[in-house]
Amino acid sequence: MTAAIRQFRPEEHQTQPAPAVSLRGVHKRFGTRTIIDALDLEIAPGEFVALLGRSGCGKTTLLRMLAGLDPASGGQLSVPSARAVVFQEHRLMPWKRVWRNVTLGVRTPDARRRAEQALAEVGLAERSQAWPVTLSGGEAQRVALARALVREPELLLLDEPFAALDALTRIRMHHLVQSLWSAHRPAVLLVTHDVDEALQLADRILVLDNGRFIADQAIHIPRPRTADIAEFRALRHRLLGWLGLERSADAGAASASHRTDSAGLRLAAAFD
Ligand SMILES: Nc1ncnc2c1ncn2[C@@H]1O[C@H](COP(=O)(O)OP(=O)(O)OP(=O)(O)O)[C@@H](O)[C@H]1O
Repeated sequence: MTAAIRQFRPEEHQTQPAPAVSLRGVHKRFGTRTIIDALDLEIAPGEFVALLGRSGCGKTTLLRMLAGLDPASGGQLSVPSARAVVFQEHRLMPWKRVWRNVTLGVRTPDARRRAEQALAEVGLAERSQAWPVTLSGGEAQRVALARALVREPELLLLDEPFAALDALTRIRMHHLVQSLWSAHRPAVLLVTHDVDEALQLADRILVLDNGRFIADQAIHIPRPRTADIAEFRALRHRLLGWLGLERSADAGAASASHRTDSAGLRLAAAFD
């Protein structure tokens, strides 16, 4: 079976808002291995979804199919054409100034103005002329966010964009992503290993295991969310259970900082 990727056509969905993303029976195989197995998924316009799962369960594979970087092996994908991806590494071109990195692939006459505006939104207006090598890790990721933003995406795909950052920078990036999402309201799929990050940011958390979703959890906690909210802690416990990490969570009670378990899942500080 071949995969059908078709562009999203709003006029086909008159009665209720069409989903930003729709997957029906999507498969991905590498050789004889099935990595994504008959997956169904809908993401509503403006919905913030986090995707958790053990290392190697297929999160990036799914994201790359949604980004159009890899074809599905079968099933139907419907995604908006206006989409952008931010990866764990910033992927800036070192020989292009910051603003030129942001406008890469943008061919409109006002590309520079839009780049400057996007850089201002991520707090880097004054670094527009800088070379990427002069940026800190957090600044480079903010440029990567500006580069996504300038495309005015209906779907923003984030593949562990904060994983390589220090804890303080990561917290700042959470606030930034939250405010950019509130201002622009793209649908977001955030791939993360960080259960607390997912709980802080997402409307909904999916857990992938063996190529299938084993949990689809709506998060209704009002924002801003912190780990001292009882519901936050209850959901964390439930998510860690789905991830097979309940014992790790209990064992982490005395931990004072983030740590990573053998499955590659980052467990947040201050378990209770
Ligand atoms: N191009 C490829 N060819 C063959 N196998 C691949 C390819 N890309 C990914 N895989 C395999 O597919 C599986 C899922 O990989 P993927 O990167 O999607 O996992 P992940 O859940 O994102 O992992 P992590 O959390 O460690 O980043 C892995 O076993 C990986 O080795």
